[in-house]
Amino acid sequence: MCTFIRRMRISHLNTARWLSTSRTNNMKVSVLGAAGGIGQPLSLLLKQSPLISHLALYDIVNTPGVAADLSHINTSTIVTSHTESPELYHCLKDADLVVIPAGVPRKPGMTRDDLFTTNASIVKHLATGCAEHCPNAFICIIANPVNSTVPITAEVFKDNGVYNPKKIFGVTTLDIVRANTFVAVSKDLDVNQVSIPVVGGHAGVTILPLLSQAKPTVNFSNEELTTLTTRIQNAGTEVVEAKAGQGSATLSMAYAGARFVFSLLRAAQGERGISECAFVESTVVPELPYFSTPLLLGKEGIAQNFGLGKLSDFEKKGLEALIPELSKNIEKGIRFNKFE
Ligand SMILES: NC(=O)C1=CN([C@@H]2O[C@H](COP(=O)(O)OP(=O)(O)OC[C@H]3O[C@@H](n4cnc5c(N)ncnc54)[C@H](O)[C@@H]3O)[C@@H](O)[C@H]2O)C=CC1
Ligand SMILES: O=C([O-])CC(=O)C(=O)O
Repeated sequence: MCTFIRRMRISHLNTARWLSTSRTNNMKVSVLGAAGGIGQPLSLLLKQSPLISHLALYDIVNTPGVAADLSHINTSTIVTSHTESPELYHCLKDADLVVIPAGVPRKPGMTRDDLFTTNASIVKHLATGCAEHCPNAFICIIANPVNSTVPITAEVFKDNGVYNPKKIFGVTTLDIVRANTFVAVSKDLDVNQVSIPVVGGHAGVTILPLLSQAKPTVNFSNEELTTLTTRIQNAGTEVVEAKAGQGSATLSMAYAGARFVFSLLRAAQGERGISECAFVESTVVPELPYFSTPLLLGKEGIAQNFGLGKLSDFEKKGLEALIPELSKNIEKGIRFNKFE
């Protein structure tokens, strides 16, 4: 029995039935790092989804309060709270999808790679819990540096003999959300109609927006291409500096994370034609074993990798430029798991 139900004495008449019925149209989603800057608003958005029957929240601090608060919202999603490592099992058992925003955020002057020292161990610990307790769940990694934490997670799953590359995703949706916004604003377009693929990784120059593939078709001058690409690549830093030491993007990330989770859940429940970019195991760029590209999502995760499509000369240069950095980040994640 999870501590939230035990300690808070909150009873839901139908809890047992909700938690034990067949999982079709009845998904359990676990949020690890649920009490953090991203975890709280992300959980709020997830609590509103009819796709989710059970929202299991795990953090090392403050989880009971966040769960009690969310549980008062009159939607049918049951919220449970789990703190401390032994309770990770209850949080993860029978999960269909796990989303991981646990880990420290940047302060001004730091790169995402500077977070590796702290976040690599946190992600390794949580990924180990997922591999042991819910090896078939979709795993969505938000914790930075995504370019390294995704390889760490994949290696943990391999070590446990449960690796399925179609189900492990680095969440890069915020890059797409930003690209759509910045292009719509600069070209005076309806943002709801704009769709820009963003490929590569999730840090600085490894973020490569494919503005030549913008929908609707948009013409950009060379100056606009450079300005927009640089802004999309540095948008995380823009927020870190604006927050001046109080963390990095949380609200826009919660929005982007919820969008990605809903896309995966809808595809898992059989809806067709759902596509998102994500950082996954890949053969698209031979030098890079992980890479983000647009993916068709299906019941079992990645149904098809759409690859890069036709690149402009500007984007070809961007791709060449990102390979050494992204390769280093990926290698660091793989090595961490082998030697730490
Ligand atoms: N993928 C992306 O596009 C983005 C990623 N991020 C990353 O997301 C991560 C979280 O950011 P914030 O929520 O702003 O940070 P935060 O510090 O506000 O929240 C992190 C939460 O993780 C929890 N935590 C730490 N160790 C844990 C463990 N072992 N098990 C469970 N929970 C643990 C903390 O208690 C805290 O509540 C950072 O690494 C940040 O860089 C942030 C924005 C965008
Ligand atoms: O910039 C950061 O550290 C957080 C992040 O990944 C983003 O906002 O894209």
